Amino acid sequence: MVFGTAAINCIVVTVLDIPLRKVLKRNDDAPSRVAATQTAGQEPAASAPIARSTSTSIIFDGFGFRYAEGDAPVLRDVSLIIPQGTFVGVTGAAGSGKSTLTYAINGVIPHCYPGESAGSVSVMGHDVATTPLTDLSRLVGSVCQDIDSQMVSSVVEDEVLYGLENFGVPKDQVERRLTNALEAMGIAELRHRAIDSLSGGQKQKVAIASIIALEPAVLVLDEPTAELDPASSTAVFDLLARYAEEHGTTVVVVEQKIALLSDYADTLLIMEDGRIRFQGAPADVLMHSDELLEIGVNCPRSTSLVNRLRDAGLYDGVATRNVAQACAVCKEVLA
Ligand SMILES: Nc1ncnc2c1ncn2[C@@H]1O[C@H](COP(=O)(O)OP(=O)(O)OP(=O)(O)O)[C@@H](O)[C@H]1O
Repeated sequence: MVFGTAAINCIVVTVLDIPLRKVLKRNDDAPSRVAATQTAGQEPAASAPIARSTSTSIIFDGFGFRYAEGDAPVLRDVSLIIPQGTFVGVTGAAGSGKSTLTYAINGVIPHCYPGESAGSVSVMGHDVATTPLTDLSRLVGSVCQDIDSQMVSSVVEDEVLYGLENFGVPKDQVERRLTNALEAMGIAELRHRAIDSLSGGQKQKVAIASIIALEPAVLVLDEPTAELDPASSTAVFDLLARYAEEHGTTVVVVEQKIALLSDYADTLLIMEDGRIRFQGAPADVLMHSDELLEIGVNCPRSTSLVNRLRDAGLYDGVATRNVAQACAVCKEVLA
């Protein structure tokens, strides 16, 4: 992103008096659950529920957006339907519009960043443009890339409690939600730790726990593993995916590492210059490794190798995601 998440965070903190946590399984080759379409007041009481439709989570209908300060649209004619409970991975070159896409879901656009829109985005049946940010925040939980900018407390327990209290969660639910969220992220033992004393991976888990304690229907995360090593990245995705699957939560995660995304996502969205260039199950999208490379998305070399074998007529199966799968294909080809 070219603008700081801290700035957005401040805006939303001011509006909601809560930190913006930009919304937020190991893949078993599940079929895609995202369907593409080609055409693509007054605040409620603190604990007032907002209606949630149960089947369709997010709909982009010919959505486009130009920032007020920008010369050209940064999202163009985006149309897609995301059923509830889908794990969506978003990737693409720098500046392709990934973060802006997430802002269109969590309401930062148009509520915090003015600009010119086309089409519409709805979440759980609510038009993002006309639904107050306070209501949207009950549907969509967000986790920023810059974790430190969104932490508001000095102790883990207080960080989670802060959101629960601001959402007016009934007192008799608070302990259950706090405990469950910490356990879901595997950090129950960190409950009384100072946040300053945590590693990057642990802080990331605290940030996600703070959001899932609010039980949003949709989680949006922007590059949650950007500063983590491979093992911590996998750990965060494992916990996130398990939680989402158990609770039927929709996850939209922006991530540079397509291999990591492919291991967890039901559907990949590949952004290019504000448009969705490819969307589908990881195995289908990874078939296009050469075109992905041209638009700045690096597939694993083993994926490209297997695609070359297919191009050469030596293999006719699906794209592989990792070295182990590619080895199996090579053994088959050489047998
Ligand atoms: N507040 C803003 N005002 C004007 N233009 C903006 C603003 N925020 C982003 N942009 C522009 O919108 C385009 C898309 O930015 P965005 O952050 O959505 O891309 P991205 O794919 O997430 O990039 P990155 O991977 O670098 O984070 C970029 O050209 C960027 O310069």
